[in-house]
Amino acid sequence: MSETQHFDTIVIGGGPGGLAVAFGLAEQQQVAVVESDLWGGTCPNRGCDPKKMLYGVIESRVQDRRYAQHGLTGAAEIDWPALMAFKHSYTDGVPSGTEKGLAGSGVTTIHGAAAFLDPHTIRVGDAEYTAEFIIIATGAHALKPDIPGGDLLGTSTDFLDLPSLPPTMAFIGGGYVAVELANIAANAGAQVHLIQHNHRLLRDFPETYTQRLAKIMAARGIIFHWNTTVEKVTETADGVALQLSDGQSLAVARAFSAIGRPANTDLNLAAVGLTAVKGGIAVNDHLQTIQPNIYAVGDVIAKNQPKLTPVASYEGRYVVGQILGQDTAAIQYPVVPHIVFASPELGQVGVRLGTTAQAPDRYTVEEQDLSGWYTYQRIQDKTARVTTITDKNTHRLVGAVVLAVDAEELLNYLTVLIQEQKPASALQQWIPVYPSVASDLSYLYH
Ligand SMILES: Cc1cc2nc3c(=O)[nH]c(=O)nc-3n(C[C@H](O)[C@H](O)[C@H](O)COP(=O)(O)OP(=O)(O)OC[C@H]3O[C@@H](n4cnc5c(N)ncnc54)[C@H](O)[C@@H]3O)c2cc1C
Ligand SMILES: NC(=O)c1ccc[n+]([C@@H]2O[C@H](COP(=O)([O-])OP(=O)(O)OC[C@H]3O[C@@H](n4cnc5c(N)ncnc54)[C@H](O)[C@@H]3O)[C@@H](O)[C@H]2O)c1
Repeated sequence: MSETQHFDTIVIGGGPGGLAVAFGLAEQQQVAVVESDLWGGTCPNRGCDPKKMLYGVIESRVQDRRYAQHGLTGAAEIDWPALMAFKHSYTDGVPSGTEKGLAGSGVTTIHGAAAFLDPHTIRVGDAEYTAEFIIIATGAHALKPDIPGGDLLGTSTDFLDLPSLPPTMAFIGGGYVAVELANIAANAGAQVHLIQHNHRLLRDFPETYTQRLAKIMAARGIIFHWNTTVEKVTETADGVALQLSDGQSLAVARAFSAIGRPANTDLNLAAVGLTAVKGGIAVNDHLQTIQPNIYAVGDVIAKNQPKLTPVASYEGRYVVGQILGQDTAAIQYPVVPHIVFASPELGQVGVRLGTTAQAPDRYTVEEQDLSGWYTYQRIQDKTARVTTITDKNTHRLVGAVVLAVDAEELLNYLTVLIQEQKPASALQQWIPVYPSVASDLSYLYH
């Protein structure tokens, strides 16, 4: 066994959370990052970024249809292998670029799966490493249902790497992954089934909005199987057959599991007295585990915040402040917007509609049809809507739900207004580019 190497901080996991810690500490400390798979983690290799590269091209096709009869003729077609090559033009450089960036900042990179030996020591393969601080940033992984033939199902990683477009596909689950990938597949030209074990799509979002989104997706040809479970998967000559709880057998070329992402906690946690709880590793409000020198950030934490890239990075930056002693306060999260990219997009931020129903004296809830706003008329988004939630006492915007093409833009502006605790009148002190989504904002407060 080689000599044990010592660092100030070791980060386990080279995704957005771990990288935020490593880059944040690199100037002041001797830092190492251990990565067992692809440097950069889920988001840029097999999550947000490749997904949105596919989505962008798919959305252009959907936008073409919105412009049909308004000056655009001819139907755009998806060339799936070329779309995959486009995705690879981005993703292929991520692992090496990330590792080079770390090395360039003086961070030691270690390849392999880390496991704890004691609160200050980890093992990677045959080597042992010690550190003052150890950060768990190991993220989460796709889950397949524990049913006969469950292994025949693919995951989001397989979908985002499909060399050709299967003619028929099924997605099991009704969360972010199932909705986003089903939308890409259907608008690329496949026949798509979405199988959900209850009647609820996207449980984080208000049902009035998820029902609208389901209607739009159904109109594009996605076949929803509500209150249905998959009991068995068998191989067929052309793909797989799914035995459904309603007695039907559904034959498709490919089927994908999208039933959630459990935390990666296979780290010999027992060696440091930690156990994984539902949702991941428990931390206090300083992101410390029960071992004060071991922190956890990102998707691996059991938390109430959404498991998203900017949240993981925020937590990583927070831990840097903790370790350097620059910040001793408990973590305070800003408002976190979240969005589903589903042609159109459904997003929300701040106070939830469910909360307003419980405190009607406190909030003004206003739903507006946006199809008459200049931007949505121009892009022919006939289903665009927003609900704003305003505090009755302060007149400040505190929450919003948006269903629209490019809802991310509107949602980001609303997030800034909420975070900065601005009253609506603040918009009058601002000169935006015209015409744009920002200039349309004045319609919100007519
Ligand atoms: C299909 C898909 C689409 C998504 N789209 C979005 C989106 O649009 N917007 C958004 O904000 N979020 C999105 N997400 C979520 C986002 O990818 C995650 O929230 C984010 O990557 C979490 O960062 P992390 O650093 O906590 O974990 P990860 O990015 O998962 O990184 C953890 C790293 O740790 C490594 N690791 C695990 N165990 C060990 C070990 N024992 N030793 C060493 N290394 C280990 C893993 O290999 C991995 O590289 C998406 C996720 C998926 C799957
Ligand atoms: N746009 C984005 O920001 C984005 C996109 C993709 C993923 N993500 C992140 O990835 C996480 C995981 O996404 P996801 O869609 O896999 O999980 P999810 O938790 O969002 O949804 C899981 C879905 O599977 C269903 N389900 C659970 N167990 C089941 C079972 N045994 N059989 C059938 N259905 C079952 C649930 O009812 C739910 O609809 C998200 O929570 C989010 O943090 C974010």
